[in-house]
Amino acid sequence: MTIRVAVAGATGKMGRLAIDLIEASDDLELHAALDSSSELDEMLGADVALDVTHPAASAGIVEFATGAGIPIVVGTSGWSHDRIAEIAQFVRGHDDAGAVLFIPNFSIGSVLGTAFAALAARFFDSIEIVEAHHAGKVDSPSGTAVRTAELIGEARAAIGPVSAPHADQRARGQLVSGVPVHSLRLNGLLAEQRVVLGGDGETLTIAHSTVSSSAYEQGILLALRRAPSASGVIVGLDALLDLGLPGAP
Ligand SMILES: NC(=O)C1=CN([C@@H]2O[C@H](COP(=O)(O)OP(=O)(O)OC[C@H]3O[C@@H](n4cnc5c(N)ncnc54)[C@H](OP(=O)(O)O)[C@@H]3O)[C@@H](O)[C@H]2O)C=CC1
Ligand SMILES: O=C(O)C1=N[C@H](C(=O)O)C[C@H](O)C1
Repeated sequence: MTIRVAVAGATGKMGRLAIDLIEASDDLELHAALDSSSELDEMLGADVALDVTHPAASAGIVEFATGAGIPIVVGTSGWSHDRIAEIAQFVRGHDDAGAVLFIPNFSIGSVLGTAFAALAARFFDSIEIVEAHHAGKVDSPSGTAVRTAELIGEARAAIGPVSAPHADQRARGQLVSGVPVHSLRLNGLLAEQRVVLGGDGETLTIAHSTVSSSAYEQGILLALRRAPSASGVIVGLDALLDLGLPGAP
């Protein structure tokens, strides 16, 4: 069966990548291509929507799709745990609401890096995140860093927050779930994240670099194919993968 996909953000880098993937696949078909001047009802009739737009636009697109019963894959950044919880509450309260798959990062390596960091988080009391993105990125911290910090916070729920001395000083970064996050915006790179964990006489660094947007291809295809049969709210590509990590979040 062919899956009809509506792409919001079709004129952007991620939207164009997704459309190329859809057009090259046998089981996906482009139903609608929306940009900032489109009417959201162009999505109607799609089996799944993909939102890769702008943090300021994403909530409206997600609310429209869920209300119309269209499952939606959300790649746009800017979604915190609290904002996702509001959408989850709406979806729980409406039997005919479309599923929402929030995917902070479509790259397998990034998802593994985040999972490894959450796994290690119980064993190190000092943890900080340094993320670096291309200069055109409008939001900070990155969605990936927010997700990583939130999972580190969850992993440490029983033992307490990380130690973040002098966190009131601006140069110490922004605290997300108690974890200092430092954002760099630079020409010459796409996306990188480094989680540095400090312990007794040692540090552990979990680093991931995206050097080409082809890193997102497998994850985009996986999420688009899973979304039509999904229900409720799903967060993270890891939820669609069998990571097989002992004690993994
Ligand atoms: N989850 C992941 O793995 C990844 C997520 N991202 C995220 O995806 C998002 C898009 O990234 P990218 O493709 O690089 O961005 P671009 O700036 O290249 O493209 C943005 C797209 O969104 C559209 N848009 C902008 N504002 C609005 C609006 N108010 N309403 C509707 N559409 C709008 C633009 O349309 P127009 O041309 O008309 O302005 C354009 O099509 C970002 O949030 C980014 O952080 C990026 C990479 C990977
Ligand atoms: O804007 C980007 O480029 C990216 N945004 C996402 C994020 O905020 O984490 C995913 C990836 O890092 C690229």
